[in-house]
Amino acid sequence: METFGKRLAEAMDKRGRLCVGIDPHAALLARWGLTDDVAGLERFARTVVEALADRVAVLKPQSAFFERFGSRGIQILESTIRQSREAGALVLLDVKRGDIGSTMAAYADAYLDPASPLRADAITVSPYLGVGSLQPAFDVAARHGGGVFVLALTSNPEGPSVQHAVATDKKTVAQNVIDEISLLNKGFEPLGSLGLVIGATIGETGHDLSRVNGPLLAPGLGAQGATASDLRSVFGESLRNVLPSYSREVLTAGPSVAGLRDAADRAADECRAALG
Ligand SMILES: O=C(O)c1cc(=O)[nH]c(=O)n1[C@@H]1O[C@H](COP(=O)(O)O)[C@@H](O)[C@H]1O
Repeated sequence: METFGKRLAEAMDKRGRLCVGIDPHAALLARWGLTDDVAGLERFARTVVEALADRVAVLKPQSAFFERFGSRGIQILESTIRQSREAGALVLLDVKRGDIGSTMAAYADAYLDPASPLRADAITVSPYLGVGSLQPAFDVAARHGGGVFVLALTSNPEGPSVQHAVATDKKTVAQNVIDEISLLNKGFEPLGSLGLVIGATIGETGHDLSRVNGPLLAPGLGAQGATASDLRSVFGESLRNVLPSYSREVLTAGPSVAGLRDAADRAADECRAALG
């Protein structure tokens, strides 16, 4: 079985380095002329999958926008994941889970076990119950060739109050998260299967990413104000592992399939130029 790190490296080589979020905000449904209900959600998600699943490396459905509609929304999430994977995209399910170890194992089974209807290729998780509490998710992911992206330095302005806090070992909380994940990714070729989430909005923070040996998801591009040219100052020498991620910037180009493809192509071109 191939690891997620290997599958992601291959997808980025073949399809280019781009992740597009599927975030069906109420405002976007309205902008697309869709109703704010399950039918609108389904049309939105189907359109994004039709436009992009056969060309971008990674699609990232944001679970909250599906959960908003209860069990019928979850059914649409299940089919969105399945159809995206069938069309060849890797699916990173953005659920930002994080709990004590035994509960974390159940979350991981829900999202990474091939027997689950919600099975994705990778998920986002929050490390603020301690990186060690996420170990069951890392184990489930490894067993099934899945990936886990751990929040480290998030794109929102509130993040630094926690993430830049200095721990008893004199390192920041974020640097401890980065170092623990670096250790777990050590030795994997071409890339470890544990990623970090580092917002493209954060500027130069002095955090050391040089030993991560895993993918660095960079949200915050477009709607939150960061541009592809900011990637260099945020990631420095670690640019080669960056996976840029856009949601609204691309999604506002819908509902036209051609419009979505053009917007994704534009984002990919800008990132290619910035990442080298
Ligand atoms: O994990 C994420 O994807 C994430 C982490 C982070 O630090 N910042 C962040 O914006 N995100 C997600 O990335 C998406 C950003 O959407 P746009 O601002 O529309 O591009 C949303 O789904 C956020 O939940």
